[in-house]
Amino acid sequence: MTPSQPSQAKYLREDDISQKCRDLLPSLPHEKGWISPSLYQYQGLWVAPKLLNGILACQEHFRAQETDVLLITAPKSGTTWLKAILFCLPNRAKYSGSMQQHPLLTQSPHDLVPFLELKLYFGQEIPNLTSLPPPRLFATHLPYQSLPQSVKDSGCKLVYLCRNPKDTFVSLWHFANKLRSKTTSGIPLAECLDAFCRGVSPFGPYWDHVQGYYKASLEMPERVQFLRYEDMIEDPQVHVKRLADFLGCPFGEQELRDGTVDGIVRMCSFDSMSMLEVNKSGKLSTGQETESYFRKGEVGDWVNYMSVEMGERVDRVVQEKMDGSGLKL
Ligand SMILES: Nc1ncnc2c1ncn2[C@@H]1O[C@H](COP(=O)(O)OS(=O)(=O)O)[C@@H](OP(=O)(O)O)[C@H]1O
Repeated sequence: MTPSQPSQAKYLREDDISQKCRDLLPSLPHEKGWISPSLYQYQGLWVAPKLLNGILACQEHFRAQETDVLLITAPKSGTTWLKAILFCLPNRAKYSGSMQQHPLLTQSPHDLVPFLELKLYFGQEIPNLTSLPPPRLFATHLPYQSLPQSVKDSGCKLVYLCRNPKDTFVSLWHFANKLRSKTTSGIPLAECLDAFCRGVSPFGPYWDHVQGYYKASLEMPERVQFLRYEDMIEDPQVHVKRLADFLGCPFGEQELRDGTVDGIVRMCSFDSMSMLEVNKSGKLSTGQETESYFRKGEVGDWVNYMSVEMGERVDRVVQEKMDGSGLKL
């Protein structure tokens, strides 16, 4: 493994990993990473060593409850946005009369809805999880096949958000460069694209990630809701209402009349969130700067960074890999 740089985000550093993880790493295929120096392939997914630590802890220790809600995404598919919306839905009665006290105004969605694999990595937080009031909201980038067994057995709800692969790729490439610029030189887009098209991207292959949850949503529609970023951008109100129905906290007549849905959509929109001080200059408990989660929030921005041929290549690879799934991205 490459030695870590001191200013690297805590969750990507390659020192200070558990003995279990250390023992496992030499047996795993590995490749050059995008953000972290290396990516290792575990249970089919590509992941940085420190996150593997978290994944092992999460698979071993996390005990899902039936009332839990898990938000699942491949990185850069709109996680931050959906975390904000999911936080608002079950908690809306608490803040209806005091919007200026709403936690989203002063806290990052990433601190309000933590990533399971990060939360569990910081081992001391494990006991706290059991005392959280229901519904407990967590996020994860884990693909379906790597979810802790208790998630599959518990009957808890899963909300999956996918995004056009070209926009996801460009967003990830920007994020990688932003993080790398602090420690090392940038990584060329063409190099990342090659890796992405071979399936070597954080929590990738991208197509396996999406397909796993798409299949689960067809088999268990009452447990798994499958959403697309582009559909949500087009009609956020409809999707916020559907999400509330799915979570078992539908909007009442009065709320539908008094603009509660519009209020949530507005509060969680890119424009509103990216203006907040906490999202402009804050830092997460992981050491990550919050502004790195807000770039443009647009559909189709890939055309500004990739040639038509590059775009066609991504489309071809993704469609080939997903052939027969019934899903078109
Ligand atoms: N509120 C809101 N609405 C719409 N889009 C938003 C919002 N917040 C963040 N974003 C855009 O989502 C991209 C970041 O993806 P993630 O939040 O999934 O990142 S992460 O996986 O949690 O690291 C990143 O996309 P790009 O702008 O294309 O890079 C963000 O700008």
